[in-house]
Amino acid sequence: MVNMMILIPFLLVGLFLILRFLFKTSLLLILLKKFQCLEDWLHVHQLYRVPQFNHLFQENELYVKVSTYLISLPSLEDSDFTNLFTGSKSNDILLHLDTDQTIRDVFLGAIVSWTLEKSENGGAKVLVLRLRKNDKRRILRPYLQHILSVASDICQRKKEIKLRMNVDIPSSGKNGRWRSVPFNHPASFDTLVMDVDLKNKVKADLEMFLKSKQFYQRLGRVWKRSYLLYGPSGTGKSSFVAAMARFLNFDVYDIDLSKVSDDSDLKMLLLQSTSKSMIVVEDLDRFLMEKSKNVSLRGILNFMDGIISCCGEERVMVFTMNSKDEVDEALLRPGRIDVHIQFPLCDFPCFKHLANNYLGVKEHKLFPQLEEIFQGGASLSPAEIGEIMISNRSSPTRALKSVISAMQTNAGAKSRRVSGDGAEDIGGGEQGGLFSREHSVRDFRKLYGLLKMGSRRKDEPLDLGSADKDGSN
Ligand SMILES: Nc1ncnc2c1ncn2[C@@H]1O[C@H](COP(=O)(O)OP(=O)(O)OP(=O)(O)O)[C@@H](O)[C@H]1O
Ligand SMILES: [Mg+2]
Repeated sequence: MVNMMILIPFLLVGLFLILRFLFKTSLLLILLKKFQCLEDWLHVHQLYRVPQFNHLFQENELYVKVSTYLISLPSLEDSDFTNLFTGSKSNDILLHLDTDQTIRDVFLGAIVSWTLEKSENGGAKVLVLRLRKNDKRRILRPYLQHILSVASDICQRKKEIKLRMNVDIPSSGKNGRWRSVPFNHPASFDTLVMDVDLKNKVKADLEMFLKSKQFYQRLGRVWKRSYLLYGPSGTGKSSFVAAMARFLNFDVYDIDLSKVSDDSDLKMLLLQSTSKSMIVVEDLDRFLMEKSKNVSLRGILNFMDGIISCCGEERVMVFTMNSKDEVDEALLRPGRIDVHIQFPLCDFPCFKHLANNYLGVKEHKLFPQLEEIFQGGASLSPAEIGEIMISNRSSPTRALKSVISAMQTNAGAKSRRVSGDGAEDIGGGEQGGLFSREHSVRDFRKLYGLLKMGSRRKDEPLDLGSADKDGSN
């Protein structure tokens, strides 16, 4: 008994020292590996080769996707050695499999391994999948599907957005009609000054669209969503397009209708665009007002319906206009335009937001005066106010005074126009009538109040702030 009492502490200390030794020296890891090898040896395996190139020396898409998937596996970080590369951004570090390196993966409880090998005929590589024969029927197909979906998620997240612009037929040559450049527009939903609620509703609408493939398929509809952004110049429509593209991570196809030769050319352009893209037509109202144009209204309507969409879905179409008053009703009907978003001139809350962003000023003694002027009906666009603030950003007081004088000048000019012919003049332009201060305040209220997605009829367009034609709403 006494012997046992002495022996037990010795045994415990001994066990502790052995375990500590195993951990410190990685002997435990070596033993585990030996055990895994033994276990592997007891099973029959099947091998699948994924070569880098096909017999025509075209890159094998599956090879690219599997490589992308393997790079994302935590077991790559844990392997004994691996290659490190910088990524497309300077502070990115990427891990890559080395030749003859093997990494393990677990899927639905089955252990599989991948080895990168050199193919027999030279430099090309082959990825070899090894799995137990017992697991083959159960996991092979779902595992490959899983790899494809993870890889496409990763690609989508990492993708650099491209801006594609159509060139006219004589200069298109054999490179097709689209020229692309990296899309680096800095605008995002965070930098845009507009109602937070409205922004969130647009984001939710876009997110819902992305998840609705089955829904559109079941209804037999083309999987697309069309937005109309309308409002005076300088209210942020183009910036909003950029924010949407960044949010969706979609390429932007910016169609210049003046470079389209006829209706069928417009169809061709749509056919040559890819899925997961945004098709943008800016200033559509101005184009439609032009007397001689190559594309007919019917051509534009068909294009908006996406009836010729053969080779890609999941498209967001965006049209911008200064005003939708003169535009043919058929163009705006539900289904052609799903969501209408109005961009009003700057009111006092918008001005305060800009002052905070551009000048870092939250409160100022000139604010009460500015509020009064805003309520009096003078109005400038966010672009105009932003410009004044940028050029006077070294002195916030001077910037605010400049805004006051610009607004007073603007209001004076407007009242002179009104008294000139007895009616409010919208002729100067794009910023008249509908977008007068009075309307814009009312429209703004509707903008934030009207959006009741759930309660609207299925085929009604979503109107984020349009004034009803009879003004009754
Ligand atoms: N709501 C806004 N919030 C922040 N900045 C804005 C906003 N609206 C306009 N701006 C600024 O004004 C400039 C012009 O905006 P933008 O080009 O998006 O206007 P637009 O409505 O497309 O005008 P146009 O009808 O003339 O094409 C941009 O530099 C943008 O940063
Ligand atoms: Mg614009």
